[in-house]
Amino acid sequence: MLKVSHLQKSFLSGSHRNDVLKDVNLEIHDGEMVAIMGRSGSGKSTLLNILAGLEQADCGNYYFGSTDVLALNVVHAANFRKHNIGYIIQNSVLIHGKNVFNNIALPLKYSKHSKSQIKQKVSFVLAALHISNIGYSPVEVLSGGETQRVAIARAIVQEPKVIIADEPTGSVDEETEDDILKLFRMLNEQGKTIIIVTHNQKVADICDRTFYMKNGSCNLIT
Ligand SMILES: Nc1ncnc2c1ncn2[C@@H]1O[C@H](COP(=O)(O)OP(=O)(O)OP(=O)(O)O)[C@@H](O)[C@H]1O
Repeated sequence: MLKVSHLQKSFLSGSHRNDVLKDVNLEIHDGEMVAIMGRSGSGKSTLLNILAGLEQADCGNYYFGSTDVLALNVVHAANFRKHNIGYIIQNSVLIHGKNVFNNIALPLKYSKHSKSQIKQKVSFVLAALHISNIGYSPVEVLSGGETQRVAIARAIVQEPKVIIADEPTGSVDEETEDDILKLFRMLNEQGKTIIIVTHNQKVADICDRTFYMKNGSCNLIT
């Protein structure tokens, strides 16, 4: 379970302090699929970055199971991410000069998987996302929807416990959106916990619960 309590985060720009998260309280259970909605600038990506262990909060608590994530140093936070979190960031950037297969294989290479394991795992996610046909294409030539699917494949290839996605269907056509949602549902049915930031009600509708961020807090709406 992920449990966040009294989380606060502010950003300074010059002499102005922007209190983005003022008192965020959130519990997400293992195997749940939840949506986080809210107006632009309400702090959704900031919250996701903290949940992914990429950004520090100013104060509050964040427990991932029994792990006190905010107490982790940089190295332990990187390990925490590697073992637990698949993060699909907004407008994901792929690594140019490498083909689709090698982009998806990257996290597996970092965690020292064998060549045969890499081939088997990458082939599986390519097939699940219906992109086996572009496995050996250079990423520079991909469409927006294909790029998004490759970014999702890269985030899930290590089979993380929790998948965090920031606007995963933001820039894709309706058919690709349906494929991506089906994939999230399938991963969720396999037991993955999924947290999706979205402006799209259709995405929220397939989630178990929806939270709404406003005025620095995050409240359950359905
Ligand atoms: N590193 C940073 N430095 C300064 N300000 C930041 C930083 N990151 C985010 N902010 C500010 O925090 C506020 C919340 O940003 P955030 O990206 O979390 O919002 P959001 O709800 O995800 O927005 P959107 O829906 O447009 O993606 C914004 O005013 C943004 O400018």
